[in-house]
Amino acid sequence: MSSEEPENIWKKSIDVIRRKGCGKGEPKTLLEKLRWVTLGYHYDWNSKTYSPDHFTPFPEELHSLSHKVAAACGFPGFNAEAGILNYYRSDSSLGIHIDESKLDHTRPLLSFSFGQTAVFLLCGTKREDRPTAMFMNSGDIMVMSGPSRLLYHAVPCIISAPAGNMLPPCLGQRLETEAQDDDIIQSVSEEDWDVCSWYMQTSRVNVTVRQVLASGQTFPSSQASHLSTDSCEKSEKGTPKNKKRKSKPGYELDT
Ligand SMILES: O=C(O)CCC(=O)C(=O)O
Ligand SMILES: [Fe+2]
Repeated sequence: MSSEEPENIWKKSIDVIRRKGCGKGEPKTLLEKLRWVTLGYHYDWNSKTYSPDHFTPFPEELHSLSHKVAAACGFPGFNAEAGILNYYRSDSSLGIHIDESKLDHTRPLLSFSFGQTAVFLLCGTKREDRPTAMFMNSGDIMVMSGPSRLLYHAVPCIISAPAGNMLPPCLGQRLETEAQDDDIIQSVSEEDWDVCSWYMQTSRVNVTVRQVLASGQTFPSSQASHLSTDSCEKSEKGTPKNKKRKSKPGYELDT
């Protein structure tokens, strides 16, 4: 595990990126090493639980977007309570797993993808079931609900776009419109956008949003909800396969 502190990853990375342009051979910044972040009820990769004691407010904009998307898909009243952001570099993958919860499965799991394309394998209720492979492109939203909520799935590889064609048009340029108070999308400075755009040319960001508790449900008094994710493995080329995700911070070891 890296000894670097995970706070202020953006601030600690952007100056370095702007200065050196992250050429080959340069030490990686925290932003480039980042592999995942948890939101809301933070998932503990070691105990495989969510805890009411390990919670930070869920981002308002993502909550609102998730509520709207879920409602449009026939799930009114969706309450986004936990999120996992997965940051994929060109050699990243995510091992086969199921997003299982002992608390509530009736609510959908929403998945938003940005940047480079991934191959997504949707398997069955058993990990050895024959998978269906699909591309997950930038801007795609996947809703896992009903029986599909508990299917095994994996991301075996990222398919990086050829140079010169690395970003879809909507990610290639900064939004210049004046943001309204109730806008989900807020404006960003040109300098920050340059770094985002540079990062997304070689990365994929996936955000999964989950409702942890059914309406009216509370965490069991024994505490931990014992939500368990079965074998959530993430590996990089050159690291051992089946390496499990550790608890925060969300970096992979440099190999
Ligand atoms: O990156 C993806 O598309 C899938 C992410 C995922 O399965 C998860 O975070 O549980
Ligand atoms: Fe998953």
